Amino acid sequence: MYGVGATDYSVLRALTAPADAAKAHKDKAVSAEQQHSTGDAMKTPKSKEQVTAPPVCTLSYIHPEPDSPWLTYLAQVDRVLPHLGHLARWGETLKRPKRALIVDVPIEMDDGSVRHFEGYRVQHNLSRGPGKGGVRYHPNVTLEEVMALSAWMTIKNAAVGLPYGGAKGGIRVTPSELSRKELERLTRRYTSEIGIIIGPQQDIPAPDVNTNGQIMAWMMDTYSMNVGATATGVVTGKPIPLGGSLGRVKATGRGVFVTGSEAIRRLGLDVKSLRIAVQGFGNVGGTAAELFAQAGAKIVAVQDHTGTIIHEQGLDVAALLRHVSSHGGVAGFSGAQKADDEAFWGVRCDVLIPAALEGQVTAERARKTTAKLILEGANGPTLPAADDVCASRGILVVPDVICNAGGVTVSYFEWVQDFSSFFWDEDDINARLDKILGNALARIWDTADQLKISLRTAAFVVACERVLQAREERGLYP
Ligand SMILES: NC(=O)C1=CN([C@@H]2O[C@H](COP(=O)(O)OP(=O)(O)OC[C@H]3O[C@@H](n4cnc5c(N)ncnc54)[C@H](O)[C@@H]3O)[C@@H](O)[C@H]2O)C=CC1
Ligand SMILES: O=C(O)CCC(=O)C(=O)O
Repeated sequence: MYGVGATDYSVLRALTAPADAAKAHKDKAVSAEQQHSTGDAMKTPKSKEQVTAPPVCTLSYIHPEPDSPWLTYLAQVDRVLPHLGHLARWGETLKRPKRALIVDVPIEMDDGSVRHFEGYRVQHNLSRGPGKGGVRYHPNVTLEEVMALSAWMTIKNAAVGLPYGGAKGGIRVTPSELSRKELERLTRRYTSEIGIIIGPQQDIPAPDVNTNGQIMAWMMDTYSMNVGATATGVVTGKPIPLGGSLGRVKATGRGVFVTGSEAIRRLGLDVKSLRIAVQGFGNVGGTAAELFAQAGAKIVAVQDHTGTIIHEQGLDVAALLRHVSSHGGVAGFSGAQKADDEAFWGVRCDVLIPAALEGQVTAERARKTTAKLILEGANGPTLPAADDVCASRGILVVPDVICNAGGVTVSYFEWVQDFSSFFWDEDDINARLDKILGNALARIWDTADQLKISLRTAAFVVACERVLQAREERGLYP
């Protein structure tokens, strides 16, 4: 499954190997360091990837703060443009969402009052197919965050070769403050409001932070009532009886495990000897931790919105999953020591899995971590300055747009199964998932080796070529 062509991985190995091995690779390591960039321009030469100017957002309707997800995305685009050849003339396309819908979502609360919530659906790019991407319920959701998340979906879907553009949605809400009935009203009203731009052939939502199969069921039902026919293909991540796919719930975490295992293999590491720290213990982080623990790794630290826990000898992940499911978070778990939140980043580990929110791996935290490998379960967890620190410290980053692509890949399977009304078994789904992710990662890794760039920029090269090629071939005029 992980079979790949003969590739020179010695540069990456040298960047992550102990000092003596790195010395043996001195020449290559020096050249790689030049290519792989660093945050400290005084000590090391500028890399091909390092952009001299901070990214500029030319859109009048958002005013991003420094380190905002949209600026992170723009910085990533600036790093790929020099590698796009003639397609770079279409580069501005990547820096603007095609369509952004802001909706007012009024609902009647259980006490009879009326509250209004801000909702969004952004379609960043539709050149390669319908929009595809999740829906987030979180109090910090903003237009520009959803723009960034939708743009990463464009890149992710193209990097994996799925026939989709990129989209994302969200509501600015603290869902834990709503009753189940209020949550249902919120979801149904939001679905009706964005109903003018979603549809099985237009844009297909799915779960993201704080949304799940039940929310997808309400979305599917609302959309279906509005169009007058059952439209299972309008959302993915649905419960199985409503046209959901086996394997979707665990697919994102499984993808982190599959791509992470391949990176571990290429680095010459043994999973059984690895210590792993995981931030975010929800759908993605919980599943990734479970699979790595089953493979023999020690999960030594977990952080979520309720706190940080550490266990030097390795946590009992199955027990922690049960605790989180009954208590809503890791806080209070009896099988570990409670720790200070910032201590999480300095915990002794080999692999770090950020699987919570954007912007968590700052330059300072990248300097602090002992990890050799970062597996991005979350979208946009690493700031560009932290990417530079990782490169200069020899920390390999498997970027979000391939690492967490397992979820949307099985969403694609769900959509295909819904259209054909023919459902596959779970072994079939997992085998197809592993193959697609393995092939996509191999292509990205080859590109990184050839161009001497990071895996993130390589993933962007593969994806942006596909997106802009489609843009060019379709042309601009009706
Ligand atoms: N659900 C999916 O299929 C996919 C999710 N992702 C990304 O993975 C990440 C996690 O998503 P899910 O696991 O689905 O969400 P979830 O809602 O199941 O879990 C989120 C986790 O993050 C933790 N968290 C929230 N705020 C935090 C904070 N300030 N500090 C530490 N932990 C915090 C929560 O406690 C929870 O454990 C997000 O970035 C999401 O966009 C990416 C691809 C697909
Ligand atoms: O399953 C999907 O369609 C999208 C999942 C998602 O939101 C993501 O990959 O970030």
